[in-house]
Amino acid sequence: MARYELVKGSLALITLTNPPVNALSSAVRYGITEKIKRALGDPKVKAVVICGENERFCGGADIREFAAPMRGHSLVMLFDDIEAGEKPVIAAIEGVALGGGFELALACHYRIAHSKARLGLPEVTLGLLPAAGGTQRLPRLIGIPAALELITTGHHVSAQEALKLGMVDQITDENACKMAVEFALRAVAKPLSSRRISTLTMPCPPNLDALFEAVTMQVQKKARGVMAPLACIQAVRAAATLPYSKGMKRESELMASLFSSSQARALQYCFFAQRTAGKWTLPSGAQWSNIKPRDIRRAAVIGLGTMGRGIAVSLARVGISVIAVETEKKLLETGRQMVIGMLERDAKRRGVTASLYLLQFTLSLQDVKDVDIVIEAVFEDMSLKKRLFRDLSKVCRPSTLLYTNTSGLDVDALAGVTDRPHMVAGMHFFSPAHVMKLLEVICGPRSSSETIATAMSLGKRMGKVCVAVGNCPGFVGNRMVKTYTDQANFLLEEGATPEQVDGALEEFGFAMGVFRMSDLAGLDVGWRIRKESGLTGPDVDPKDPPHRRQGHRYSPIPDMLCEQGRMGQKTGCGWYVYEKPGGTEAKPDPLIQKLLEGYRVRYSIQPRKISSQELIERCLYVLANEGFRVLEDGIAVQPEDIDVIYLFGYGFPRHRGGPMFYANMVGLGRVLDRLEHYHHAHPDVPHLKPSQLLKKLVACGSPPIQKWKEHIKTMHSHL
Ligand SMILES: CC/C=C\C=C\CC(=O)SCCNC(=O)CCNC(=O)[C@H](O)C(C)(C)COP(=O)(O)OP(=O)(O)OC[C@H]1O[C@@H](n2cnc3c(N)ncnc32)[C@H](O)[C@@H]1OP(=O)(O)O
Repeated sequence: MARYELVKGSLALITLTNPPVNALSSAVRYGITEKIKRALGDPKVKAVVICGENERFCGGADIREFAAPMRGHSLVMLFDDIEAGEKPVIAAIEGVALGGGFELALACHYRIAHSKARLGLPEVTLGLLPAAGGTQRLPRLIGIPAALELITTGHHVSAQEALKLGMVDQITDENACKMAVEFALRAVAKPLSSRRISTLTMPCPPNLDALFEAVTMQVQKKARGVMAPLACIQAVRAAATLPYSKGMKRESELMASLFSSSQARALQYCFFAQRTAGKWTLPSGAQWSNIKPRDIRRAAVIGLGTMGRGIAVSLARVGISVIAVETEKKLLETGRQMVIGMLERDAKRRGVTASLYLLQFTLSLQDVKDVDIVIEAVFEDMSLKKRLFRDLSKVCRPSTLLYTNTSGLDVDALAGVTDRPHMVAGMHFFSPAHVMKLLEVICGPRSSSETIATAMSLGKRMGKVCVAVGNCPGFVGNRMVKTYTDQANFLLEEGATPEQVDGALEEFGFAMGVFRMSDLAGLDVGWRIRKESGLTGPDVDPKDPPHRRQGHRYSPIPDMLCEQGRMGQKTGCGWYVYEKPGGTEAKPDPLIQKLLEGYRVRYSIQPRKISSQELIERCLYVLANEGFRVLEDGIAVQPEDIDVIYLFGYGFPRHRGGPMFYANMVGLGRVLDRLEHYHHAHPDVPHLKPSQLLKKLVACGSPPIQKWKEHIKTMHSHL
C-alpha cells in the first residue's frame, strides 16, 4: 500500500499505492508509517519524497472505513513524526491532495504541486472536520481568514490559487515527483525549523472576534442546522487562541462529536449515492461499463423558451455545436439574445472566451437534418410534441437520436410516432437548465441501450448528475413531488398557514418551503398540468364536489389562487405577497388567511393547531412512501437514485441524505406506523397508505438502505 525506493543513493521515495485515489485506508496508514520509520532511521537517506501512484497524490482518508470506529495507525501521530523528523520531507502533489491527503502534505516540510493539481480540505462536505491537524496547521500557514474559508466550505483550489495562498511552495508543468526529487536533494542542507508548520506563530488579525462572528453568521445562514461547518469554526478558533497541542486536543474532541452523527452518515451516504447513480444498469444487462455512447458533436435544440435556452448554453459551453430552432422570428431573436448573453456571462465568470461560433439560430426545421442528436424543449403539450417528433422523423438522417425534455409526459408515446422508436428517450433537465445539476434520463420501453448510454454520457459531459429512470407520469421526481405538495395543501385546509408549513420545512433544512418554492416557480405551471389531466377546468366530472377528484381527496385551493391571478412572485402575489411583481421578499398575506378561513367554513372543516412534527411527517413520509412505490414499480432501480434526484433537483437538504435515506434514519417501522396512523385519519388520501415495499422491508427487520435492492430485485423493472 506504500512502495519504498532508494533514489540517487540518498533519497527515499515513498509512493502511496491504493488506486483509484490512494485513499488513506488502514493498510495505507500502516504502509506509510513503516516506510517513514525506515527512511528516518536509515543513515544513507538524507531526504524523503512522498508521492501517489497514477499521478494522484491522495484523495484523503478512506471514507468507506468511516462506517466503523477508526482503527489502526493514527494519522495524527504519523504526521507529527514526519514534521518533527530531522530529514526534509517533500510532498509531490499530482492530481489531488484532499482531506487527509492534504493534511499529509501539510505535515511535510515542502509541497511541490503539478499545475493541474487540486487541493483542499473537503471534510466538511462529509459532515466532518480535518482532524489530522488540518484545522491547526492550515491557519498557521495561510492565515485565519483564508483557512476558515477553505475549511468551512470544503472548496478545492487549483495549484495556482494554492501557490498564491501559500499552501504550496512551487508548481510545475513537469512531473511533480521528478521535480520534488531534485528539490529534496537541494533541501538537505537547509535548516528545517521554519518549515514545521505546527511551530509557526499564528498570524492573527486584530478583529478576531468580529471575524469569527461574521463567519458563524454566514455559515448559519447558508447551512441552517448543519453541524460540521460550526465545528470547523470552533476548531480554527482553537488554533487562533490556544497553543498547538491544546488546539489539537480541541480538534479531536470536535471530530468525535461529528464522527458518528446522523449528519455525517447522511453526507457520506450522499457522496457514494451520487457515484452509485452514475453506474446505471438496464434489465437487458446493458450497463454503464459495457455500452459505448455515441460521440456527439452537433446537436439541435427545438424551442427557445427558458428550458431550451438553458439546454443550448449547457451544450455549447462543452464544445458541442448547437442549432437552435424556433417557430417565430420574434421568439427566435429573443432566444438568440438570451442564449448569447447567458454564454457570455458564463464565459466571463469562468475566465474563458464564449464559444458563440458554435451557435446557429434558425426558423427552419430542415436545418437540423445532419445533427447527431435533437433535444426537443417545446411547450408541455403532447399533441404539439407528437407533431414535432413526426416531422423530426422525416427531416433527420436515420442515425439521429431524438430526446424529449418533457417533465412528465409519456416518452414512449412520442417514440411511437417516429420511424426510430428505439432511438428516442427522455432528457429531463431542471430549470434553469444551465445551472441545475440534475438530469433525469428517461428510458422508454423501446429505448436502446446506446440511446440511454449517449444521454448519460452527454449529461456527464455537461457537468450534470445523471440518473436513469423508467417511464411513468412525472417519472421519479415529479411523480413523487405531487404527493408532497398535495399534503401541504391538505394541511392548509386543516388549519395550517403557508408560513407555518414552509417554516417547518425550512427548519428541517430545505432552502425554501413548498409554498415559497411554488411562488418562485409560478403557480400557473401546476395549474396547466392539472387542467390537462382533467383535475380542474371544463373537463372535470360534474358529479365531483370541489374537494374530491376521481374518488380521492383533492384541494382546489391552488386553482382558486390561479383563478384570482395569484401566480406567485411574477404577479406580485401567490401564497405570499411581494413588494412588486417580480419581487422576492415573501410576506404573509392576510388575504390568503381570509381565503383559507372562508374555505374551511364553506366545507365545514374545523381548523386545528397542527404541530411541526405532523407537518414534517405528513409531507416527508408521504414523499418516501411514493419513493417506495417508485422502487416497487421498477421506475427507479435503487433508493440512491431517488435520493440523488431529490438532492440535486428538489433542494432536499444534503445533511438529511434524501427522502429514502431520511426514512431509513427515522426507522422504517416508525415511518410505517405514522403512515398507518395518518391513512386511518385520511382514508381518502391513497398516497398515505403504506406501500407494499415499505411493509415488506419492515417485515424483513428493516435492512440497511444499501440492502433494499435485494428485496426489490424480484419486482418488475421499467428500466
Ligand atoms: C482522525 C481522522 C483523521 C483524518 C481524517 C481525514 C478525513 C478525510 O480525509 S475525509 C476524505 C476527504 N476526501 C474527500 O472528500 C475526497 C473525496 N473524493 C473526491 O472528491 C473524488 O473522488 C476525487 C478524489 C476528486 C476523484 O474524483 P473522480 O476522478 O471524479 O473519481 P470518483 O468517481 O469521484 O472516485 C473514484 C472512486 O474512488 C472512490 N473514492 C474517492 N475518494 C475516496 C475516498 N476518500 N475514500 C474512499 N473512496 C474514495 C469513489 O467512491 C469512486 O469509487 P467507485 O467504486 O468507482 O464508485
